[in-house]
Amino acid sequence: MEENWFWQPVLVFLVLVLVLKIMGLLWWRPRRIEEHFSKQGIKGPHYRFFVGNVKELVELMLKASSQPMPLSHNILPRVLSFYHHWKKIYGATFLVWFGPTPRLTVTDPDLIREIFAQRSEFYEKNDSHPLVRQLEGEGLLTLKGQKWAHHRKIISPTFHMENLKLLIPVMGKSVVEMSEKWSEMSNSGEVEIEVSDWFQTLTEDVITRTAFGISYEDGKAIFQLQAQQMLYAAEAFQKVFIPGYRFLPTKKNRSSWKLDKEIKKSLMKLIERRKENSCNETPDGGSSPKDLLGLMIKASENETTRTMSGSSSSSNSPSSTITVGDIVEECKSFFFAGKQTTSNLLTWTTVLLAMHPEWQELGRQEVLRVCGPHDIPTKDDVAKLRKLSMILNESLRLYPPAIATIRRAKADVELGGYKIPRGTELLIPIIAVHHDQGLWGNDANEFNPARFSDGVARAAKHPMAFIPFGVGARTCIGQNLAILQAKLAMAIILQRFSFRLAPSYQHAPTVLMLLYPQYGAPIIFRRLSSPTASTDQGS
Ligand code: HEM
Repeated sequence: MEENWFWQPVLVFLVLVLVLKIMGLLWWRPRRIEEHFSKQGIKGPHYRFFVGNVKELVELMLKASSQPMPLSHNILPRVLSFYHHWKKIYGATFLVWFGPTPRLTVTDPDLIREIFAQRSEFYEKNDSHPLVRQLEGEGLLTLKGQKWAHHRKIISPTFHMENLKLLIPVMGKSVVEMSEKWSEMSNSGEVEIEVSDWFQTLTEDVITRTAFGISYEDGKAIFQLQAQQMLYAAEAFQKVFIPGYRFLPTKKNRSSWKLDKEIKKSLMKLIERRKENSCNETPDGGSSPKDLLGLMIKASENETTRTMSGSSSSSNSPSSTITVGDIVEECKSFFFAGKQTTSNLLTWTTVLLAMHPEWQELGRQEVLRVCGPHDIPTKDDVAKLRKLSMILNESLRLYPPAIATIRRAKADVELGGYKIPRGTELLIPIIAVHHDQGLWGNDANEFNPARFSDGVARAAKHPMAFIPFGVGARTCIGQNLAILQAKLAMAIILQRFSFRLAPSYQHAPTVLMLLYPQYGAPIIFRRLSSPTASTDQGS
């Protein structure tokens, strides 16, 4: 009785403190931030307790994606409906609430440069949703600080152009094999192909080679396990999120943990085998390209040697020691970041060239001139395919696979005259910058690769107006690989086929993490028997 007399008020006090804390986080703080921005002239839809603007946001998105759109490239209202809607009311810079987290939209290229390059030390990547994090892994995509810098330095050589060029013959072979399968499937010279599925298989193959190199076959099996694990995470992502649910021993979770163990075990075996074989390799791995696995193993060995010889170095801190777990996470990151992005670029480029036969023909004439009607483009050929580069850039401008990126202010900071409180997230809608008439002119929503004829920097009124791969130190590490693969694949397809949209194609660009065609991309391919046949087909 006496004990109750003592504990009850303590309990009430603790509950009160908790309630006040929650109210502070979910009510007073958002109100204060709203007022802070409002005084600076920045408005936005009003914050609602706990959910912020998520309800309106989802409603706008569902409405926009409820039906296909006409065959036009003015896709912003459909793809980023909330931005399009609120921009009309509050202007390009407004505050929107993702739950209790404030996000400020930034589209001014000068401010983008400030955030990503000139004053990047004040901003960091935001923490993604736990389920997305499970998908993307704790690799380069999400790491921060010293550990990120260390991993980036180790992995970078994989993506140097000189290294990637060594992959051209195998990359070309995969595309030729794909095109041969299409030919076999064709009826009276024509075949309807759902290209997004095929391009995913193609890009998966190349990512497997860049990640695992000479251990390609074993690596393929590991990626298959990771793909399965991703399916579980993607499934969970589409359900209501319950914090901590992924730690409960449900049937799906247990399967996912089992997969995790299996992946680690297979990778450890692979690493051991690779270490044994490395004694037989030439110092630089001979003429075989440098791969993620090889470079990370080498880095971990160097660190072990340094530790054993007692040499101290700042790069020998715990955050810089490479473990099997680190390699597993980087593999996940690669698989996630590299596969869908490049396949989406290929899908949209094919759709665009199917919609614009005049550019399809210009691209084809260039390929036939540089590479002839049958040969796989060489590394020198690839460099000469300028029109194809322009086409790919215009595709990345109008249909950027990554439509937005986010940074968080690490401290109170000033940006373009605005005072930004610590913790505010800055939402950079890449796709909105790419479609901005103020930067690209009145034809911003038209497909016109010619705007890139004087290079990327001169295509728009500001060099920061074209940012499909991000900007600054954290720019996409796989950019060279993506462009090389896309150029090779498109060149080989243009050499061998003419193509047009299938009657069943419905134009419906939409977003689920990346920009993809909601109802797929069925395309009709017609085999070209000779170079001259292309002229008849293209027009
Ligand atoms: C068309 C294809 C691609 C597009 C449009 C694309 C887009 C991007 C963008 C916009 C970023 C920066 C994100 C940010 O700053 O928040 C990024 C980062 C990254 N991308 Fe890509 N990407 C593509 C292909 C690839 C490929 C093939 C790989 C290969 C593994 C890859 C791996 C990565 C990684 C690891 C990062 C994080 C880099 C870091 O923070 O150090 N991407 N990508």
